[in-house]
Amino acid sequence: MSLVQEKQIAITVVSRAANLAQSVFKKLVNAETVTKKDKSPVTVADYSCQSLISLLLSKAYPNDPIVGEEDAKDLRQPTDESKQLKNRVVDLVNAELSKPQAAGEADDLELGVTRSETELLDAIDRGTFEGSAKGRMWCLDPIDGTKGFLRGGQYAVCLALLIEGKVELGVIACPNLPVDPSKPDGPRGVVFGAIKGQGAFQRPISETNGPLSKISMNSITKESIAQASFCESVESGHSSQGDSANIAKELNITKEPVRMDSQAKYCSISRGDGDIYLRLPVSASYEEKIWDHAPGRLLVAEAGGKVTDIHNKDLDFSLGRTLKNNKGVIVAHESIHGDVIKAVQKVLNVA
Ligand SMILES: Nc1ncnc2c1ncn2[C@@H]1O[C@H](COP(=O)(O)O)[C@@H](O)[C@H]1OP(=O)(O)O
Ligand SMILES: [Mg+2]
Repeated sequence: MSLVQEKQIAITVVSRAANLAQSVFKKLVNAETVTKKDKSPVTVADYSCQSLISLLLSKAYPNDPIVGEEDAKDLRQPTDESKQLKNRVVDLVNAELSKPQAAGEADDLELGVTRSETELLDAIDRGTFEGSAKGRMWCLDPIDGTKGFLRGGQYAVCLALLIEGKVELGVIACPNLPVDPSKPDGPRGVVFGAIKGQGAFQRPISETNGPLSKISMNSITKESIAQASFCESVESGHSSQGDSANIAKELNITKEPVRMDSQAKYCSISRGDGDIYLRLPVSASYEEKIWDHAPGRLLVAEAGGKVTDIHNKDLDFSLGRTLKNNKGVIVAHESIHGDVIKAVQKVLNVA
C-alpha cells in the first residue's frame, strides 16, 4: 500500500475520532473523567478515540503494532464506576462506527458496522506496544491536551506511522482550532497531515471529500526574528514559562507568548499562525512521550521548519515509548532555528 493510500486511511480514522471527541465534548460531565495513578486526567473521549482508531487501523493493517497512550485496565475493573465508563465508551464508539462511509473516506475500514464490547476493549489494549527501531508501528495520542479538552481550549487527535524508527506519515485533528486563523469566531475543526518529502496540508474536518490545501511556515529571517511570535504550553508544569520569557528577551521578541494545549501548537505554527514553539524542561527526570511529538515533528518539517531538543539533537523515536535521549523540544523555521537554539542554550546554560 502506498503512503498516499495510508494517508487517506489515517485522515479518515483521525477525523472520525475527532467527530467522536467533539460529540463527547458537548456533553462531558465530571463523572466521565477519571484520574490516573500518575494524577493526569483521562476522559471517556481518550478511551473511545483510542478504541475507534486502533480498531479501524487493525482492519487495514492487522499486523502493525500500535504505541498508544491509553490501556483498558481501568475499564476492565469490576467496580460500578468502571462499568459505567466502559458502557459509555462502547456506546460512543459504536455510535461513530455505525455511521456509513462518507464520500472521500477510505475504503476497507468496514465503516457502518458496530462492534462487541470485547473487540472495543481489546482494540484499546492494542496500543500497549513498547516501541521499536525496526519495521512499522503506529503512534497514537487519542486526545492530546486532555486538560485543554476539559477547559474548552485546544486538544488534538494525533496519529503517526513510523518505519524503522522514523516518522513517515503524520495526521493531527484539532476540533477546536479555527479553520481560518483570521476568523477566530468562524468555523472550527481542522485536520492536518504530512507525508515525508511530500509537504504538509490542512482541511476542515467536516469536509471529508474536500481538497487538501498546502500549508507552510512563515518565512522569517535573522533580521526579522524580533517580530516572531512563539507558543508554549498553557500548563507551566509542562514547559518552563520563565525560561521562555528570558529566551524571548534574548531574541528581542516583544510579543506575548501564545499559550495553547496539545500538538495544536505544531499545527498552528506549521500554517504560519505563529513562528516558534518552545518546550523547555521543568523537571530533569521527565521523558517526553513519542505520541506527543511524532506527527507534529513531521508536519513542521514538511512545512519548512526544524525540530530538535534543547541540545540541538534530532528527536529519536526509535528508543521505545519515550524520547529518552532528548530533553525539551525547540521548533522554528529552518532559517532561524540556529539562532533560537543559541538563545535557548545561553539562557538554560547548556550546550
Ligand atoms: N512534566 C512534564 N513535562 C512535559 N510534558 C508533560 C509533563 N507532564 C505531562 N506532560 C505531557 O504534556 C502533554 C500535553 O502537553 P501540552 O502542555 O503541550 O498540552 C500531555 O501529553 C502530558 O502527558 P500526560 O497526558 O501523560 O499528562
Ligand atoms: Mg498527549
